[in-house]
Amino acid sequence: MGNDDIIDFREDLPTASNYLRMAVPLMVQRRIPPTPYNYALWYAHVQNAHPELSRKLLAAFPDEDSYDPRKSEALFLEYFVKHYLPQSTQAQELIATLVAQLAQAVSRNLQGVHNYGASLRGAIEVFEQDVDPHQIRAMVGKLLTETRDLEELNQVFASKLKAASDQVEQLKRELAESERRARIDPLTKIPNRRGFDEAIAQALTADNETTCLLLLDIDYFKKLNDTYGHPMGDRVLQIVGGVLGKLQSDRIFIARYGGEEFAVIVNDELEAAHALAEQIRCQIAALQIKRKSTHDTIGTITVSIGLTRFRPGESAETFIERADTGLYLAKQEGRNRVIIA
Ligand SMILES: Nc1nc2c(ncn2[C@@H]2O[C@H](COP(=O)(O)OP(=O)(O)OP(=O)(O)O)[C@@H](O)[C@H]2O)c(=O)[nH]1
Repeated sequence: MGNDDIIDFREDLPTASNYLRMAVPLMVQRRIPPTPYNYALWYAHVQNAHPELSRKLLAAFPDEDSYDPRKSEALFLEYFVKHYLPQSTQAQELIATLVAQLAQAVSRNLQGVHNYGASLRGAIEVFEQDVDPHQIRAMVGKLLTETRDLEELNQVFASKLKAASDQVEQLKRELAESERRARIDPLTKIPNRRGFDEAIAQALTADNETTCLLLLDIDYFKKLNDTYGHPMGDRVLQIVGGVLGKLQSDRIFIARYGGEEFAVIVNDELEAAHALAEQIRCQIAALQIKRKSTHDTIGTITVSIGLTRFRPGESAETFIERADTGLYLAKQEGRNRVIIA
């Protein structure tokens, strides 16, 4: 199936149908929902496109109770999306060019050293014989010229190495930047759902004794959009994101969870997380947001917050669901409040 990293789907219809016939029963046995992600993964598995993917897929979904959409998504990202990121293609091309340039420079340098060695050997042979001084002078002159040539070659080689290492550094910076961008919400400039998923997984493995979660939703946001327009809605999201962004610290991770919903992971006791939730609620309710065109203040913005504390042993999903229940109750009980679930 070509090289190890790239999976492609270029079969003709009968072969493709055959693969699908093989993939579907495997998915049915494991009760895997027939989403495009899952089809792609199981199709690639029966295609035997990537043994490592097959191994991970079978380990992740061994039976009918093991399905977890996040695992599917992670595998899909790893084996399909990452390979096709333009950034990564550019990076691969650049690295290939650098390696080719360096190989060329190394081979030129080796040839230079080889020639120089041959000249030295020739000179020693000449000096071992009885030779006249003219011949010696000519030989020393030749050696001097070749020494200079070799020095030049070495300088070219060193500057090529330096250029290559500069380019690799630049590449590393660009890749780190694109990795960072993939975890940032472009509208609010705070971490996005992907950043949140990673942060919560990390928080729960690192210290699950004192992790709390706040899910926060702007009240009547649809009405705000309908009354003042979508761009004003976007601005409110940016302002709320800005208020939350300022709280980011070693103990507090904030993210735009989706739409008009935000999440705050607090590595602290429930009491401290509750105080923080109240602080956020009051700070947002006190905002004076003006319309840019008329400078009129739009009505108060409030948020409802669901708060919960992690219970050791439970999954991240259950933890999040409980915070969501708190949020639901906060909306039910009249909004603009914090409910601990
Ligand atoms: N402007 C803007 N609106 C968004 C964005 N993402 C989601 N929305 C809107 O957010 C609104 C969410 O509305 P609902 O889920 O009905 O809830 P709500 O109006 O906030 O009411 P409650 O949550 O019940 O208080 C929808 O109208 C979405 O279109 C966004 O990025 N920008």
